[in-house]
This record gives sequence, structure tokens and C-alpha cells, in this order.
Amino acid sequence: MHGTIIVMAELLSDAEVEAALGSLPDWQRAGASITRTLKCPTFPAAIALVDRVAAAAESRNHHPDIDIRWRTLTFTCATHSMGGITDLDVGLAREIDRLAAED
Ligand SMILES: C[C@H](O)[C@H](O)[C@H]1CNC2=NC(N)=NC(=O)C2=N1
Repeated sequence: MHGTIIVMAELLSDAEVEAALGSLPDWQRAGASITRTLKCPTFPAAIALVDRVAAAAESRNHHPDIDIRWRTLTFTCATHSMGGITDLDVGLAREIDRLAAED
């Protein structure tokens, strides 16, 4: 039997976001989201990273906004249903860091 799994997450306070960013040095707060820009060695490498992030996002049913400009990628994480930043975004940011470090 199939059903919809709804993951509830609470918005983080400003202090909680700052604390999380303390261990995510490549990430910045941008209003109601957190963001990281990185440059890959080549365009195919950038697309390969996007593909790995897409698979991870699908697995956790939490999806970043992704901006692709040649070999520069910007990942933006927000919990759209909550209108802000939750632990889901912090977890996704950590996974993006892990995948980006695999290159
Ligand atoms: C029903 C399902 O949980 C949602 O549509 C998901 C999918 N991925 C999502 N990703 C992000 N970043 N925010 C969401 O609110 C969100 N909602």
C-alpha cells in the first residue's frame, strides 16, 4: 500500500541557523534560505555533481534550488512548505558538501 509521507520540520530560529552555519563554512544565509556557490573544474563535472545531488534530494524528498552557470553551481536550500530554514535544509547542505568533496 502506497501513501504520502509528510515530513514535518520546524523553522529554525536565527540563532539556530547561525549555529548550524558555524559548521557549514561554505554556506551563507540568504534571507529565508541557505546558499553555497562552488566552481567545478569543468561543465561536465558540474552536471555530474548536479546529478548526484538530484539523486540524494530525491531520496530524502527534499530538493534544493540549483543555478547552473557553465561550471559554477549555486545550491539554495529552503523548506518551501514552511517558508524558511529547517533541519532538512541543514541536512541537505551537509550532504551537498559531502558529494561536492567527492570530486
Ligand atoms: C509533498 C512533499 O513532501 C513536498 O512537495 C516536498 C518535496 N520537496 C521539497 N523540497 C523543499 N526544499 N521544500 C519543500 O517544501 C519540499 N516539499
